[in-house]
Amino acid sequence: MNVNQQALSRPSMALSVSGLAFGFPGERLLFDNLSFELRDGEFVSLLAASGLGKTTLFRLLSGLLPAERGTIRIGTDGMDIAHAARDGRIGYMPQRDGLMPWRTVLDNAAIGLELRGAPRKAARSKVLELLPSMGLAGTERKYPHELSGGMRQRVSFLRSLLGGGELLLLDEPFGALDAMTRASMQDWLLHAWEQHRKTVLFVTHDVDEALLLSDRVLVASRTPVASFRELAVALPRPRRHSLVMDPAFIELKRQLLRLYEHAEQAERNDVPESEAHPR
Ligand SMILES: Nc1ncnc2c1ncn2[C@@H]1O[C@H](COP(=O)(O)OP(=O)(O)OP(=O)(O)O)[C@@H](O)[C@H]1O
Repeated sequence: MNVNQQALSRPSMALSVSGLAFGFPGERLLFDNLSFELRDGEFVSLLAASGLGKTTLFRLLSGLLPAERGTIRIGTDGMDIAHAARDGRIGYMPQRDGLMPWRTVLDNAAIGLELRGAPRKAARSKVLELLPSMGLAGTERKYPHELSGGMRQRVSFLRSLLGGGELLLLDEPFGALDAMTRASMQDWLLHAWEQHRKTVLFVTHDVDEALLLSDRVLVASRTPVASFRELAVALPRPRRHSLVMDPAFIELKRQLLRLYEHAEQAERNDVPESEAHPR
């Protein structure tokens, strides 16, 4: 059974957003009556133009900002976001790695566990155990400035992973990397996700990246975001970067670009969302 089939045969929800509305004070709404769900164990990407509110959505989903209206529920038990955030059920990896420059790799990665109450020694030995599988063997005593951009992102990912959240929010983690490093980080993330199978919501501007990593891609076209258009990515797993050359991948890319173009066209012509969906 592949991962897509597993996700479908496990319909329990990891995230359930209903009727979400939010705008910054004095600004127009970014989200208006937005509803969507992530199934347990799914990898879903969100593809949207800059400034549409992706980072703001992540801040809402991680309980850092309160919604104006609507509900956000986490996990199969449907826990309210405020409680879930307090219980550390959401792992948020921001665009910049956010590592503390005065802490070593070992101590940066261990923070997630320490915040959950693990003794420092136990947290460190867990990190040491996982560093090789993250491609970070031998870096434990290094400081962030001694690492490459890709290595820093891996430490940041490990910290989020060890935070124990069942839902990982990854905000364009590879945006600042060069193309070659980005491709190898995508392979690395695919491998790490196959091992840990967390539910992931991943923000990216990159169509290839969204398709390569995801079970579904959500597309947003205009503010306020009232709904997402959606493309299911029924490509087999495990996947690796070389998949981008596959005819099935190229066909999905065509479909996704068309979905995106229709969305933009609808925005320019101010066509109602319901009429803008491509057939
Ligand atoms: N604290 C804030 N106060 C007021 N407006 C804000 C605040 N934070 C963000 N905004 C505005 O909200 C909108 C959405 O910002 P956000 O950072 O969520 O977009 P984004 O889609 O993540 O952008 P990008 O892809 O460029 O990172 C922008 O117009 C931004 O200027």
